[in-house]
Amino acid sequence: MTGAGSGTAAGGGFAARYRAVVGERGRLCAGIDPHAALLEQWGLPVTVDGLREFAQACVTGLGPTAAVIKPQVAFFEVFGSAGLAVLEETIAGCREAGALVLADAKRGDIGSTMAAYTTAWLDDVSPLCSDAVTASPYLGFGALDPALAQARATDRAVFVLARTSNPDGARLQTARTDQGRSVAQSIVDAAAAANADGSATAGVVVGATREHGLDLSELSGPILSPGLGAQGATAQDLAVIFADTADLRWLLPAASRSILAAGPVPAALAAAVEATRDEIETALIGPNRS
Ligand SMILES: O=C(O)c1cc(=O)[nH]c(=O)n1[C@@H]1O[C@H](COP(=O)(O)O)[C@@H](O)[C@H]1O
Repeated sequence: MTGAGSGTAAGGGFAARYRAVVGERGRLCAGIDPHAALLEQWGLPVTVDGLREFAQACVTGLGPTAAVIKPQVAFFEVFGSAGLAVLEETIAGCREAGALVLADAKRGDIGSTMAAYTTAWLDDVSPLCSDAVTASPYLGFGALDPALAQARATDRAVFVLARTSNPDGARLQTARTDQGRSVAQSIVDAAAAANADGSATAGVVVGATREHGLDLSELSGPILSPGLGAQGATAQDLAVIFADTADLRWLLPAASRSILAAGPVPAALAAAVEATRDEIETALIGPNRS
């Protein structure tokens, strides 16, 4: 096990692990979202056996190719405990193949419960242990402290929702706080403060589907940007939305359905990752400050 995702973290913060794998594989997070429609499109039954076959093809095709892999846990949870067992195998397989695994669980709760979520997703004792997890700050950024502390101690990361890709998020996320900043900007600023030690422990999620109105320049952590492909955003949109507002070295565009549509042959999934990544790099290379 020598990949970025393998084994227990060994110092240098998430920043070092992230830079290593993105430097090698390029800026792309490939999502594993086994929608029923995709299982059918791949000629698989919508059962846990179908889910397992789908996930195995993803591990083989995406695991050695994508820098970051983001299994959306909801699609595994619909199959109950058998689905979670497939998720465990998927996480382990992708990490063994050298990818960083970002579990898309969108957790967030009061401290004591958050501590249990933290153990589930960010602790080696758990069979679901990943390299990072998505989190919702709706109970307050401070409520995420247990996850951030564990991530910092083990060179992992927590990706906090700031400005999501769906239209419904705007009203809440662009509302002004008592300090005059938008709610989304206050999340970004809290994440930047958590990253002051250079660890890149706190990532943020900012959708690629529209202008975000954020200043991400001081974040010093990864910016997961979902919305490419199936939700309508393009690689060119990324350049427009992020070129003047973020350090593009931290930009991590994400796509699920548009990559998975290339399956079920693992080599075709790998080719879809490479094509999407090349498109992103071409679009970002002009304004890239790296
Ligand atoms: O946290 C996320 O990953 C996320 C945040 C967001 O703002 N929008 C968003 O679409 N996502 C996730 O990103 C994935 C998008 O999938 P596609 O639309 O198929 O590329 C889904 O798993 C969503 O749950």
